[in-house]
Amino acid sequence: MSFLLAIEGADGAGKATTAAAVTAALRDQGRRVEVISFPRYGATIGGHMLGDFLAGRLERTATPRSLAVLYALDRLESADVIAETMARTDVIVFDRYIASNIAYQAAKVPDAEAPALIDWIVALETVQFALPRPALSVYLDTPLDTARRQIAQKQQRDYTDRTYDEHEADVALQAAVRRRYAAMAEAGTLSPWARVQPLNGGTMRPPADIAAEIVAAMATAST
Ligand SMILES: Nc1ncnc2c1ncn2[C@@H]1O[C@H](COP(=O)(O)OP(=O)(O)O)[C@@H](O)[C@H]1O
Ligand SMILES: Cc1cn([C@H]2C[C@H](O)[C@@H](COP(=O)(O)OP(=O)(O)O)O2)c(=O)[nH]c1=O
Repeated sequence: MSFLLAIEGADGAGKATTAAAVTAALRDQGRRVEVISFPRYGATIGGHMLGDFLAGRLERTATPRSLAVLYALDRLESADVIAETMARTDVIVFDRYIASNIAYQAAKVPDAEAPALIDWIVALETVQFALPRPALSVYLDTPLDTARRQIAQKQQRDYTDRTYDEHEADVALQAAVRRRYAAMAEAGTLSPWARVQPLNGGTMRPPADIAAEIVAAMATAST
């Protein structure tokens, strides 16, 4: 049975870089590891529509619940890929997973409405769509200004030419997303959590250093 590890955080937090470093560290230990990134823009109907949303091409305003369904649909359409990958690996590293849906959609509603929306998304993804829960979710707690600089350094995306997509352009949303992640990590929503500080003395720690902390947290989570 594969250990399901989810790397989470706001846009530009360093998730893809960290996922690659964790993969390298675990492979050095002889473990079979693969990364799956969500959304899977080119591979699913949900992912395709999310590319349109993030690029600002949707003609209608997307409500948090309608968006949550699209993100969950992208994973439902990927259920076979997840199952096949679980069968041939020791660890799957998700670059975003169900907690991203919770953090981003709950960040768009008033505090009083958030608990009901969070319960609804957890039930949709883990009960109705029967997606497996992670064994550990990692919150990369990268400050807003660092993450913003790092978004600008990212390579061009398939779905948009813009430097900042619909979510990334919204600074207030990014701040709210960070608060939702902190609350989930504190409450243990969806899975056990490890909260990791990627910064040391104002600069990003080396990816291998962040990865070593996560590999240690995995050992604790599986005992
Ligand atoms: N630990 C790190 N040290 C130095 N640069 C980093 C680190 N993590 C991420 N970056 C840089 O920040 C940018 C965004 O990183 P990325 O991993 O794509 O973030 P995310 O997947 O969270 O959007 C990239 O240019 C990457 O090289
Ligand atoms: C996977 C997922 C992502 N998101 C959001 C987070 C990001 O703002 C956006 C796109 O994901 P992201 O990983 O940032 O894609 P890229 O690096 O190619 O820009 O979708 C959700 O709201 N729910 C989800 O379930």
